[in-house]
Amino acid sequence: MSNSSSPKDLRSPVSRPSRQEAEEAVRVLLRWAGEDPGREGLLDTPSRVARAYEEFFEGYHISPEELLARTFAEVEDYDEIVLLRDIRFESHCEHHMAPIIGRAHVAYLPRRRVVGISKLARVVEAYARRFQIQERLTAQIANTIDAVLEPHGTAVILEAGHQCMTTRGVHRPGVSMVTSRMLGVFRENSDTRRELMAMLNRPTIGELSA
Ligand SMILES: Nc1nc2c(ncn2[C@@H]2O[C@H](COP(=O)(O)OP(=O)(O)OP(=O)(O)O)[C@@H](O)[C@H]2O)c(=O)[nH]1
Ligand SMILES: [Zn+2]
Repeated sequence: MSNSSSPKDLRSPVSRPSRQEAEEAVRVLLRWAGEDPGREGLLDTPSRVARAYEEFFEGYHISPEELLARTFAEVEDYDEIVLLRDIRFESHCEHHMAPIIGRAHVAYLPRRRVVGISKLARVVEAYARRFQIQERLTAQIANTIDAVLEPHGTAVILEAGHQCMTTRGVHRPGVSMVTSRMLGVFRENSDTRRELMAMLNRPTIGELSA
């Protein structure tokens, strides 16, 4: 594979096992759970799991900073909050490798330049598709937007259910974890923070058209 077409590898500098080794690890786990990896229904499972991992953890190949590289300046000095809310995300907890499924709300107060809104959702995805704890995921999203766009402020709020708490361990379905990271004016100015909360509490498009 040529360098130009291979995806950028942004993982920590640990040696990556081969695909064959990854598939063997799945067979070991199947045996450990009490299964026979040789039975017909499980024969293709190791390769399916490897493919699923490529999808779940695609974020290690994506540079969130690069996603925010293109900005637009012709915005007539728009200087109010931009909020993208209810961005669904799927992640995996680094303690149990169990799914974390939730919604992110991402806001910033631009300084001269704005970014394409889909890029905010892509930044959420780039960090979510890694092994995470919710606090770090929240901070990484906010810190990156703040560092790259240099806005007046950045705010990120995440609400999520952790399957490590619902399907195992303490078994508490319906519990959600809420985390936030407020930077710049959102941290310093309570009026700006209140304005953001008011925007978040407005009816959604679905509710308006219902
Ligand atoms: N702060 C934080 N904790 C998390 C997150 N995801 C999972 N956890 C918690 O991480 C903790 C790990 O605790 P341990 O005692 O080491 O692991 P455990 O014995 O499997 O714990 P239980 O889940 O209580 O059975 C648990 O309390 C989880 O609920 C997260 O995103 N943030
Ligand atoms: Zn967990």
